[in-house]
Amino acid sequence: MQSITIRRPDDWHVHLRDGDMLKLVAPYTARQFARAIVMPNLIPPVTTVAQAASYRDRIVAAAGDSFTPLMTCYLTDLADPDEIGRGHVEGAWVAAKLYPAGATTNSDSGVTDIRNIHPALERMQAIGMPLLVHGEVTSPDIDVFDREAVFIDRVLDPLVRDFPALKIVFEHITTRQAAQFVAEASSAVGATITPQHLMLNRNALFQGGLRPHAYCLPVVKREEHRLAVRAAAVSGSSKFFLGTDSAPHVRGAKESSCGCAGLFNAPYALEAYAQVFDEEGALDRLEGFASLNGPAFYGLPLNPGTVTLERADVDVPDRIGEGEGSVVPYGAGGRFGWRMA
Ligand SMILES: NC(=O)N[C@@H](CC(=O)O)C(=O)O
Ligand SMILES: [Zn+2]
Ligand SMILES: [Zn+2]
Repeated sequence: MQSITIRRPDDWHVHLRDGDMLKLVAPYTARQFARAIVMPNLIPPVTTVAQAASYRDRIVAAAGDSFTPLMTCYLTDLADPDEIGRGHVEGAWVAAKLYPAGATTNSDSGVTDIRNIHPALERMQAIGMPLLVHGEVTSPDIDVFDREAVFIDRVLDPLVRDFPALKIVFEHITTRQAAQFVAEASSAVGATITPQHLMLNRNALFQGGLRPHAYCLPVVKREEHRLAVRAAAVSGSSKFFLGTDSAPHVRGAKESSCGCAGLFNAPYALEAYAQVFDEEGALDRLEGFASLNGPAFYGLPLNPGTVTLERADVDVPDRIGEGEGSVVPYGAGGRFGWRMA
């Protein structure tokens, strides 16, 4: 197959940031995707209807009005069921995000104990509002490579039993255990999968030296986990859908003695996914993963229009943006075997 045309896709997990970074990165997401679920981990986090509405306006100004941001609410220990429900009814946001406190970038205001958000979860379950989950425990005694698997046992499995009708997206899954948990769960549970977790194993962190541009959270895992996540993505199961987790940080913040977690993969995300599905002989399943499964899970209409990807090399630049504000894209200096036409 030399080219493939699919219904216009969406990105079900992206960080668009704010200010100059938003202006730099939003056009890349808007070029590839019709809609995106926008993560709320700004400083301060997006916790109110008013904050979500003004952030949405800044995104539309940066991305253009052919792109639809789908906003989310950041859950804290003080999450107010009335505000969350009101925002959903009024269309200010489509989902709420659980960051365990301390688990990842800008999660300091996150949830310290899942019981603190039970009232919010009751409300969300009642109104059909999805819960999006960064699924890692934070206890220092748990090995960083085990944090996702332990989260399933300690938090997610009990959560699914306590709230059987709550729609839950297990974000950016990275392990065999996560892929299996989602595959076996009810239809209320889905998962997003990033390009990097389909392409990299943990060797990438240490390839000839320390590689900050392969560092994201959850951290990339052993090869057996990459293969399990890949199998889930191309399985044809409607529980798995595209979520880039594009998470830009300026180059200086990545190439540092304490580098930030997150990869900026928005510029060539579709190219990366197409390459993976091609390698797996599953290009015929790319459309489901990229364009059909997400809308079905969220209960949103499919996008009009199509995008075409062609088999052709595309070289990834070393940097995007200028000077201090520049960002190193995922795949920098390398190439992908597919190109958006
Ligand atoms: N994925 C990351 O490594 N980083 C994300 C946060 C997140 O999605 O966990 C970020 O906001 O930088
Ligand atoms: Zn996360
Ligand atoms: Zn993320």
